[in-house]
Amino acid sequence: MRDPDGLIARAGVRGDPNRDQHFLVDDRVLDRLPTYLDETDADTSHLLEIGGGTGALTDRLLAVGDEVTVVERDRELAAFLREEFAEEIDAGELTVIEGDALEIDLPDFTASVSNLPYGVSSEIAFRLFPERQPLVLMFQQEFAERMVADPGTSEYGRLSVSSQHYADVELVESIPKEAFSPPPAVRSAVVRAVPRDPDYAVENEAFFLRFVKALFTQRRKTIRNAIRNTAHISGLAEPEAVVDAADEDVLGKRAGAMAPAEFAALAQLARDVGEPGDE
Ligand SMILES: C[S@@+](CC[C@H](N)C(=O)[O-])C[C@H]1O[C@@H](n2cnc3c(N)ncnc32)[C@H](O)[C@@H]1O
Repeated sequence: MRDPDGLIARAGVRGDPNRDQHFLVDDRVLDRLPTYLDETDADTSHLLEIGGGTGALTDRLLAVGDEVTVVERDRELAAFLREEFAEEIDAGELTVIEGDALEIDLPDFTASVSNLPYGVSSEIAFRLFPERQPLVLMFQQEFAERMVADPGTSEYGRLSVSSQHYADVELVESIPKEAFSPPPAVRSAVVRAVPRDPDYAVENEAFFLRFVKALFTQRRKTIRNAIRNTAHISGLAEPEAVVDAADEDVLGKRAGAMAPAEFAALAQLARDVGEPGDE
């Protein structure tokens, strides 16, 4: 395996925190990341890495995947990756895409392992989730905790519901700052996300996510009042019809106590009777 410090030295760069560049330099962490795919039934024929940096993780992914695609926005780093991994590129094992992971067309990957750029980690995760492939992603610790939080905890919120709607999410490891160069301001955590077919139906995902977002803006209010107070966000023309049709049990709860399946059932009802308008 290539030595992470050697890669940084050859690239002649210093990670720039203003550009979300914190390179992993701890070999043990780097070695472990791809192994988190082992317990999923991930197909490793085409691995995607978002934010290649100097290629320390890319190198590990090449050892387990038949084919790897790495996306890197920084021009200098993308050029370095092409030079450093010229042999693997020639052999058809690696593709380097210079571009913004939020804008490019994603390839048809079978799993992703990525140390995400923190500034846009949420946006990238929610680009990857709908692809419904196993993911092993590094986030800031606090963000990861909110993703995996259970109903009834203070961390549970819109992020938890939307993540858990797409996948069974699990925080598999916390990573100290010293594992990176330069060290980020806060700890990091690795989340494994295994796609799930929800045991409930969501006919319109965009409305479901918007409705959940709306109700969590009033997390201290009962669902009854939250439905009424957030019609301008959810787009419901007839919030009162939803209140009339919903179960008393649900109306008396607060958003923080509602499981994803309960939100889904309520969203379905809201679509049926609440006239959500354009979706
Ligand atoms: C946290 S570093 C991880 C680097 C490397 N994978 C590692 O673990 O050492 C994130 C990388 O993402 C790149 N990056 C930042 N924003 C990006 C974006 N919008 N699209 C693609 N890459 C981005 C940065 O230049 C940086 O190299």
